Amino acid sequence: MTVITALPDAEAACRRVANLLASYIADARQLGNQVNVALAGGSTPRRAYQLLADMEGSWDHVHLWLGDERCVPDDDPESNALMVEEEICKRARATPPVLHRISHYDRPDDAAWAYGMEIIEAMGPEPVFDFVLLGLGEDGHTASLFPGHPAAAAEVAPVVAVRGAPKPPPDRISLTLPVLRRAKKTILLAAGDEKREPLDRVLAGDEGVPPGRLGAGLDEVVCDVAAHPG
Ligand SMILES: O=C1O[C@H](COP(=O)(O)O)[C@@H](O)[C@H](O)[C@H]1O
Repeated sequence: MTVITALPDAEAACRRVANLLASYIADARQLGNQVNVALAGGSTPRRAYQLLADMEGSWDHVHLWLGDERCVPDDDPESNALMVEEEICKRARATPPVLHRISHYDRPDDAAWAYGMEIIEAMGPEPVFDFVLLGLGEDGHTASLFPGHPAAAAEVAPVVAVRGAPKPPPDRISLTLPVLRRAKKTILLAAGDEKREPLDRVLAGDEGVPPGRLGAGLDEVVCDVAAHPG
């Protein structure tokens, strides 16, 4: 069952996400475990990452991955990794976490293959992330899995190349739905009234939007009341 946590505003939703991540990271630290976290890009989670960086004291055991990446140079403002680097790694109060960036941004197939191999080397042939944070596009995409795009149907590899994405930039890579479903904890963050319609579809299990196909693999939706008036 998916828990829905609807909070007064985006700031409160981001704080909830930061708290969830911080407590997951702290539990793993106590158990002496490495923790593999896949993060959302885009604009909504930026504040959650700032709050997390300000509250977290130790990142030694944390590996950050990208749930999806835009195929752009490392220093391009559209790069999801650049956002994570700025808001978490550069703000970290201790040695920063390991951030796994993509390579071959100019060749999406090679980028997807290499990132998939890196994930398999770290987590085995059927990779299980400890924590996945997903976003939600106005068109109902999550990570870089867009409604009706063939990449959203990819099942075999952990990572798929996405060409011709309807939202720029057109070339991307994305974790595939089976990997998102298998994660130990998967949270979706959505804020703003422009996310209301796609979020309704996700919560109704509408398979026309990729996150609507996560089923029981989606543990919690954290949103503001603009996205989910209830
Ligand atoms: O392009 C992307 O969009 C989604 C949603 O982003 P937002 O700006 O509406 O929060 C994001 O989850 C994804 O990681 C990103 O590449």
